[in-house]
Amino acid sequence: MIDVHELTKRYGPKTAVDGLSFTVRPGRVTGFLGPNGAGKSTTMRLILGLDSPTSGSVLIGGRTYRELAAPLRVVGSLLDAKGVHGGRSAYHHVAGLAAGNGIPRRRVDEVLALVGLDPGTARKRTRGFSLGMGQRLGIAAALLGDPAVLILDEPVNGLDTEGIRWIRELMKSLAAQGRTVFLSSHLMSEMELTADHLIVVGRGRLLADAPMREFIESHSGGRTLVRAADAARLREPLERAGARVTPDTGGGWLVDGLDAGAIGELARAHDVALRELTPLRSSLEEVYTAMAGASAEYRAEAVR
Ligand SMILES: Nc1ncnc2c1ncn2[C@@H]1O[C@H](COP(=O)(O)OP(=O)(O)OP(=O)(O)O)[C@@H](O)[C@H]1O
Repeated sequence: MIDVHELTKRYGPKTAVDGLSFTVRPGRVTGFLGPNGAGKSTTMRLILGLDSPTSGSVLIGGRTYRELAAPLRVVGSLLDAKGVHGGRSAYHHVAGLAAGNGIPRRRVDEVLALVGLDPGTARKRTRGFSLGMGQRLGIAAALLGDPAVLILDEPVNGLDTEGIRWIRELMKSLAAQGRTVFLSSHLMSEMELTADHLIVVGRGRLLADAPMREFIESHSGGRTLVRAADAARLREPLERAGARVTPDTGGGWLVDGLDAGAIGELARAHDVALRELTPLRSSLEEVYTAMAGASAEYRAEAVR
């Protein structure tokens, strides 16, 4: 569990994080969203004790990062996949971390196998690593201490489809094991598939803290697609019932302001045989973009 309480971080006149409070709970993947410069990386750095807050606090499992006797066994992180010394092999990089943290050698082979770095590749210098291999190595290091909490900043950055799917499944399985998984990503479609819960920030402030499904549904607007052989006959009754009706390219109607049940009743009352009655769910990307348009906090940062 991660507890962020009234967290503020200022860099001179710039407020990167502004009175932020939220809790990241175990057993699910929590996505961290916000436009460039919203304060996501700063928040993650503050959680990991890499920077000190101007005010407020962050606790990991009830303690500050600096109070953790063996941090790697409590929290694993991936902040910058390129932060690996290029002259060393992947194996030596992870083995060095293990030695410095009292973690047995056999765990090094275990995590390298877990992230799909075979022994041959793991013995090569990381300088020649592709971005995907670098991400896998970073994740191996994050998992080394078998931590209950994982914090990953843009883990799928630059990965191919197979790598992205691999990270998605890994994150889900780590959460299913009861771990706390907190990750940021700019890839909305991927975030929608991976995260169960969302924290959205804009200009260092909290804009939303909600389950993914609830976040999407509460901002979706409840639009329904209606198709019928004689759909034209439905328009007037729908509008009289207070719905907003716009033509759909397939010859039906897109109906706002009336749910599918009420539309079905109207169709029956007017003897219109429906061919399709589909509540349309927005994508995370659509909801997020609409929210960006509506939020001054968000917009001001997005055009910065
Ligand atoms: N060390 C620093 N010194 C001065 N300003 C900083 C520093 N670190 C971050 N900032 C500023 O704080 C704000 C938040 O930055 P941060 O990197 O946390 O945002 P972000 O949400 O992670 O953005 P991105 O999605 O682009 O990574 C930005 O305006 C940034 O310029």
